[in-house]
Amino acid sequence: MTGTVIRSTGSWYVVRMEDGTTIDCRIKGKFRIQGIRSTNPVAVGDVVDFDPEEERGVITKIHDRKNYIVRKSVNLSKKTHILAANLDQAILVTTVAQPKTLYGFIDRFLATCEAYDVPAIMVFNKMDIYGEEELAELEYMKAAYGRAGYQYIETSATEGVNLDAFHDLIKGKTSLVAGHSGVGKSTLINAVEPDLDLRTQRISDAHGQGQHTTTFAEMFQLSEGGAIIDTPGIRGFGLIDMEREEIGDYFPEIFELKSDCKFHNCLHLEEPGCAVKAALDDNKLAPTRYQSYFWMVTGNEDDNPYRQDNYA
Ligand SMILES: Nc1nc2c(ncn2[C@@H]2O[C@H](COP(=O)(O)OP(=O)(O)OP(=O)(O)O)[C@@H](O)[C@H]2O)c(=O)[nH]1
Ligand SMILES: [Zn+2]
Repeated sequence: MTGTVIRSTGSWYVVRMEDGTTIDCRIKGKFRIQGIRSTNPVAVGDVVDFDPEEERGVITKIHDRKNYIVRKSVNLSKKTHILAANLDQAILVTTVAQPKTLYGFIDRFLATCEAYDVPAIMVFNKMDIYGEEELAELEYMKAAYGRAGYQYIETSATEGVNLDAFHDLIKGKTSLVAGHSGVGKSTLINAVEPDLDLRTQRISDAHGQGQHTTTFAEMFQLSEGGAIIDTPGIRGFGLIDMEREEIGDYFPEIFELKSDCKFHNCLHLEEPGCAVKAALDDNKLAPTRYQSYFWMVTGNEDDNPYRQDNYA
């Protein structure tokens, strides 16, 4: 039998079948998939074959993944943790205030999506509380991410602003919904899918252990088709290890400029004839985007000569 993994507690996987019923499954033996060193062999979103055994099942096969997204494992091993598989898109919910989402987090997240071929869309939530300063920063962000080619919407989950646009975004697709705690992910989703009641569902646990570990993602079906994958532990979204040379490829607007650099292997740091630095000087590249790039390449947060809060 075949189904989709909608939840995992580490040793158990809840598998949803076509007809909507679910079955608890475990895995037998070891799975080695596509050479990934991950702490979890099976992820939410995986399509699996299983043999039913009484009330429960044993996963025997994981179907090829269309894509998947990872984060660094929380423990210190070099392994990665697969957050979710078979995604149509990742929706990154951010806020300019209460709490302010930091550029470093946004840009690392987006770069990871690029690296794993998951289209990313941004939601700027809590529109209703922005004052003059926050609105100016929002304009800066829209320009910065628009230039990088990202689609975005502005919402207020509590005031009902642009919720139709948010609904249209998630309808019929499988979306990872990410963002720091408190940005309004649950409020947004509950506003367009009231029956889902994310919080209530999250607390119920098939095995009666109360609230299960929050580092695992969970998939919820949408009433009009599609599903969202909620990732409570996304706070710890660590950058996966990328080669210095490839990081620029995961910033679309930097990648676009690369062919104009004097050196084909330009890292856009101190090299002469760098088109990326020139674009930065000409105000054609958002300073915070370069700052995040610089930080990811050098590992150095402090020495960036372009560190500035310039939202003009
Ligand atoms: N003013 C304002 N408050 C909002 C908005 N959206 C959500 N909130 C509030 O922000 C707080 C956090 O919202 P949640 O939906 O729980 O945030 P979350 O992203 O799901 O947080 P976690 O579940 O911890 O990951 C709640 O008090 C919401 O009422 C909004 O658009 N405007
Ligand atoms: Zn360059």
